[in-house]
Formats: sequence, C-alpha cells, structure tokens
Amino acid sequence: MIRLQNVSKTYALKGRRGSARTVQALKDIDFHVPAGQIHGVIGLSGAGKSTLIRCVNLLERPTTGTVSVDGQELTGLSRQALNQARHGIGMIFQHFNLLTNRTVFANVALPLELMGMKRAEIRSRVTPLLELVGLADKAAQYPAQLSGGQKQRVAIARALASRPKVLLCDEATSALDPQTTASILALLRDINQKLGLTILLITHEMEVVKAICHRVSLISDGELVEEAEVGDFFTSPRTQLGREFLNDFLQLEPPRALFERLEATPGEHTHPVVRLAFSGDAVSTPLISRLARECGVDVSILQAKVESIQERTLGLMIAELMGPPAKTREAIDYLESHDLHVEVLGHVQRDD
Ligand SMILES: Nc1ncnc2c1ncn2[C@@H]1O[C@H](COP(=O)(O)OP(=O)(O)OP(=O)(O)O)[C@@H](O)[C@H]1O
Repeated sequence: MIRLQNVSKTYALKGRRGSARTVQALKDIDFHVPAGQIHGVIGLSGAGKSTLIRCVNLLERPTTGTVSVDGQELTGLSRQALNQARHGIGMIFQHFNLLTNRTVFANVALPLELMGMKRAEIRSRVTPLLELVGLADKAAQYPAQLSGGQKQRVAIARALASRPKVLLCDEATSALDPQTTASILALLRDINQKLGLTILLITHEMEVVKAICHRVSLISDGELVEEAEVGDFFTSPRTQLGREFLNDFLQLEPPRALFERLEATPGEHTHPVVRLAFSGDAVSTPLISRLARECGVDVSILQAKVESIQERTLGLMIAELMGPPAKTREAIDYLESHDLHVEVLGHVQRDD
C-alpha cells in the first residue's frame, strides 16, 4: 500500500553570507507497508522520522527516489493529480492542527468543503465520523473547549473525512498523557480493524509500538537500520540501538553495582552475566531448574519481567550463570537450543 524506493532527502541550509550547507535527512530508504498493517517507525530525535512520514504524502519532496501509495506513483504526478491522490492519504499531527475559529463539526467538514461536496452530503459524512471518534455531543464546540485527547479525536475524524486508505500519524500521542495516549491508540486500532485502514506512524515511544503496531522499523541518522515483527523486535532486536530502545522501555539493566564490575572479556575466574529473552513454549518450560540439573550451573536471577505483547507472552531476565567456564558455555548452548535469545552482557569476577 505504501512503497518507498531508494528515497533520499537532502535539505540545503543557507548561511548568512550566502554559504550553503546540506543535511542528508534520509539515505536510500526502501520501505513497504502492506494494506491493512499498522507500521511504526521509531527513532531518536533528529533521526529523520518526520522527514520520512512527510515524504509519503509529498509534504516533503524526496531529493531522489520514488513514493507510491495504493499502486500510484505520487512522485510522478502533476500538482493537480497529486492533490487528488492526497484525498486517499489522511494525516494527523502531534499538535492536532485544528482551526480554532471553526467548530468541531466545521473542522471535520473542511476537507469535504474543499473537495466541493454538497452540504447535505457533508453532514451525512461528518455525523457518523463524530460518532466513530466518540464526539457526537461536541459537534458545536470549538477546539479551545476540548481536552488534548478530544482535539486529537477531531483531527482523526477530519483525516478520515475523505475516506482515505492510508493514515499517517506524526507523533500523534506525544503531547498526551499516558491514559489519553492509550485511548487514542485504542481508537486507531479500532479504525484499522473496522475500516481496514493502513496506518504508518512515527514515534519515539516503544509503548506506542508495543500497543498497536504489527511491524516496526528503526531509523537512525537517516537510515532504516532494522525492521521486524513487533513480537520479534521486543524479544531480540538485532542492532545495538534496538537493544537500547528495548532496555529503556523495559528498564531491565543489571543492578548498578554489578554493572560497574562487568568486564568485556571472560577471565579464568569469572561468571557470565546474561540477558535472556524467551517467548512461546519457553515461557512455560522450567528451564532454570533444568539448567541446574542438566548442566550443573547455578543461576542467580538479578532481574526478571514478563510482558504481554500482541497476544504473545515474553519473558525477560538478567541472570548470572555460576559454574566453571565449560559448564556455563554448555548452559548458554542449552538455552539457545531451547529458543531463548541469549546476550552475554559481560563477565564478573567470582566471589567463591
Ligand atoms: N526543513 C528543514 N530544513 C533543514 N533541515 C531539516 C529540515 N527538517 C529537518 N531537518 C534536519 O533533518 C534531520 C532529520 O530531521 P527530522 O525532523 O526528520 O527528524 P525526527 O526524527 O523527526 O526528529 P524529531 O523527533 O526531533 O522531530 C535533522 O538533522 C534536522 O535538523
């Protein structure tokens, strides 16, 4: 439904004395979101998220590469044809971008007025949309009279007015408190299911990805460095940046005192400290006691957490494996052969 091929974007910055500098915000992006998916793009500030999402509806025109939505290559269209194609792409923003001098009803009606639709038809479109977003009783109010969550609901109704196939969400919940965020994400999930709408969202919050996305891409310094099903990303991110996002989200780090004692390489008298991630059958298998029995390794659990992500149960644990090096190596092999993702965080000197 959304396809970017070899998309790069370079901004030219003009200095005071006519000097020119460039910023390459996107580098050779290849990206595909199939119909009906909710796809998240996560990254740190300045990584290129906003530029990426704005390139999808050509609010920002890529310097090179092509953008297609619903089988139509937008980068090859005339201005008029592009305006027409944009009716198929709704967008919501962090700060809602509502018109303050228009009522809720009139804000939602605006894109339809611009399309030249008749009043009666506009009413028959807007009324059910306000019901869908739970604001049927607020039609005559002005944005200033609404909470942040209600304003975002108006923006969602407005984005859906032209019956788009794609909804772009630019940090849509970043200005909202956690409870309101949850209710807006629930609404987006509901719309995705009821209308079959394809959703592309950008965020810097793992919570948002966990709550509603099917797949996630990680963007860093203008490049997509990792892409995965959400369940896989939360169990075994493949990049260091992915692991940092996950650790921040889970707040699952070794205790500080132990962390400071971690050494990068094993020594003759060290124990490995590992982060274990497990899902599926492994969650219910008593692996730790088996490890002691079958490998002769004692396990000291330093931190553990069970998360439920998209109907999958994920277990995460930081543990010290205590035993002779050959045995702890055997234990790691044993865990890996039982579909656990094992990351050796470092090695600590044995106290014994
Ligand atoms: N209009 C612009 N002109 C010049 N440089 C820009 C422009 N927009 C973005 N940039 C630069 O491009 C890079 C990517 O910015 P972008 O806003 O896409 O990142 P982001 O991941 O959305 O960041 P944030 O989360 O802080 O909004 C940054 O270095 C930024 O300074």
